[in-house]
Amino acid sequence: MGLLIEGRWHDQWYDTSKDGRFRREQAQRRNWITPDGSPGPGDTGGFAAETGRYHLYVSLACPWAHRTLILRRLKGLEALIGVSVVGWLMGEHGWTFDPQYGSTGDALDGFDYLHQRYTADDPAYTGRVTVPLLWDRQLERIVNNESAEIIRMLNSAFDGLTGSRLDFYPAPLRGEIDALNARIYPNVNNGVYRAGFATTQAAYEEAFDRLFAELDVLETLLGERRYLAGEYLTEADWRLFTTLIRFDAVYHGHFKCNLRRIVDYPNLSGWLRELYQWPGVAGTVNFTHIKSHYYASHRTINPTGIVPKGPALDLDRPHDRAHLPGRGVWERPGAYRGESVRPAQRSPGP
Ligand SMILES: N[C@@H](CCC(=O)N[C@@H](CS)C(=O)NCC(=O)O)C(=O)O
Repeated sequence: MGLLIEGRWHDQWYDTSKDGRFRREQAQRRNWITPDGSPGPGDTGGFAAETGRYHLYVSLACPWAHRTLILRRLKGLEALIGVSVVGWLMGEHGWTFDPQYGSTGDALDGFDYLHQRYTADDPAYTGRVTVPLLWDRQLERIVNNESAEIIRMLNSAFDGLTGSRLDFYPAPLRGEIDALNARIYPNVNNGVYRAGFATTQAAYEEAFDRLFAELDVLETLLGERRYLAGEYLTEADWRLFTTLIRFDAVYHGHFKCNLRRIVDYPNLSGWLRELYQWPGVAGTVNFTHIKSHYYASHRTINPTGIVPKGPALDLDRPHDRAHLPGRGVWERPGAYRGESVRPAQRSPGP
């Protein structure tokens, strides 16, 4: 675990010396892939959606990277965007491509360490070396290393190539989705880390209380709604899913988030099982990477590195969510590639 300072790797743990609180560094590369390479929010453009041009670097342990893998799968992008998986052990060199820890290797350059990918972008890079990372093979640059933005790109930029109409961020639901994300990110997604990486009792308890207060709110919400934003499954669900799927196996014990387990919440656990059973999703969940990574890598909080054998999880059990009205994923209007628009869908002529 460490970071790059002016292109040189330094092995050091997070600095919580100010007040015991863990603070996550802002992602530094924020370019956008767009259908035609026109500028995205805050960039100058040049990143057009193309088959084979972009490559995704992920850890199967990481909840932020997991979001991008799910969107890649559900949006039918596996043949268009390649993936390299880092090993689950994050040790003195940070993320590595060591096959001993389940890495696929770096498919592009055969690098040993992920930090080499960052210095390939900028030989003087300063900052943490995180996954996910989206790489542009043509410009040899990092497009983006912020998962919240990568999933937005995957949701729409490649639709002209894939013909996918599935929309996990539909315009009419954006206000609702943004409001959910704004609460769930600090309290739950990052909240479990704020509890687990806290180095004072007060910082831990503050994160713990906010986390479980938010889970109570979400439990009530999911008693009324099939999905977080209502009848449609959206990105807000996938963003929460990647945290909650790790909760009982890791955060409950390793990060001391142990007031309750997800399995103790009837609505959250049913919702979690429905999402886990969503076609294609279980294949993106790897509990060997998840458990081994956290317990073996974070030696400051688990010095022996012993990985617990449990818990027994029963994610294939029926989800019991069908009593709530659900419409699945929103579909944008329009024709699939190669399919003509049916006359009934054309606007009436004069
Ligand atoms: N804001 C980033 C956060 C990514 C992140 O922190 N990833 C973790 C793995 S779960 C990481 O690579 N940490 C390495 C480090 O902090 O040194 C995102 O959501 O994409």
